[in-house]
Amino acid sequence: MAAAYLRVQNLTKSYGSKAALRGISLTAHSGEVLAVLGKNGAGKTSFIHSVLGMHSYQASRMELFGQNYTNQQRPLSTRQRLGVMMQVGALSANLTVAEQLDLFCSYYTNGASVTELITQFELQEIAPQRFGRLSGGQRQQVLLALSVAGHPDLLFLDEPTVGMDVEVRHRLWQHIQNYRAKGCAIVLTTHYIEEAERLADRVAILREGQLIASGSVAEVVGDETSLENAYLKLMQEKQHA
Ligand SMILES: Nc1ncnc2c1ncn2[C@@H]1O[C@H](COP(=O)(O)OP(=O)(O)OP(=O)(O)O)[C@@H](O)[C@H]1O
Repeated sequence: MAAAYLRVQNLTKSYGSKAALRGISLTAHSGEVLAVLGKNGAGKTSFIHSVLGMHSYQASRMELFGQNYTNQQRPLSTRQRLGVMMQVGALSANLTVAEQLDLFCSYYTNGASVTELITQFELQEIAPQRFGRLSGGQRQQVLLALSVAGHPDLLFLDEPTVGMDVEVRHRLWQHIQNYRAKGCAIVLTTHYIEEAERLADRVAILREGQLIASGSVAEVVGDETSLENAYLKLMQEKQHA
């Protein structure tokens, strides 16, 4: 069995009186893609932010690379092994793509070089351009390249293919598969269920902060013909429950 890089038990998160996560337990192993699915507001981003220690939360276990964390602190040695695809607004619009890459590569002791990322993600043409001048899809590509600047062992991709054209999306899928093959554990959130079916080894479905299904793709699909049908059925069942 591959090593569990992420083990979360009974995770609860509230924003004031609003409960965003209610007792979530999930595990992600080396060499697998875990897709976290759910409607807008289901709690996917809150899950990722809790794991990263970006806000307060309660959990009976929050284990990263075998180490349990009882507060929001994540030491540098752990952060060096994490990759996160950030939201567009988090980057300076004035830096060029090459400058952004250079900045990110400098954060990591065993990370990638700028040249490596430019070649791997085919960013040659846009490398001299300012980030703020890029199209939505180009920005997503740069954000993906930045997320792997540290050669992460655990990678969080929060809706990575939003705004990407079909060719770029296919290339991103290939990158995800390559990272998985290298032993990286990938936590992917997406609203494209067919994307999850194509990429994921395991699936977790959230609804109003609760885990309503989890398991291998085959287990969650069950007797349905696709993950999308299984997802829709689960959502309907829970609506009428
Ligand atoms: N900073 C915040 N303050 C108050 N409520 C918040 C905050 N962030 C999220 N929420 C609420 O928590 C719930 C879960 O939000 P979250 O962003 O985790 O959902 P999501 O599944 O990532 O949604 P989406 O698919 O739209 O990105 C929602 O009801 C949301 O309104």
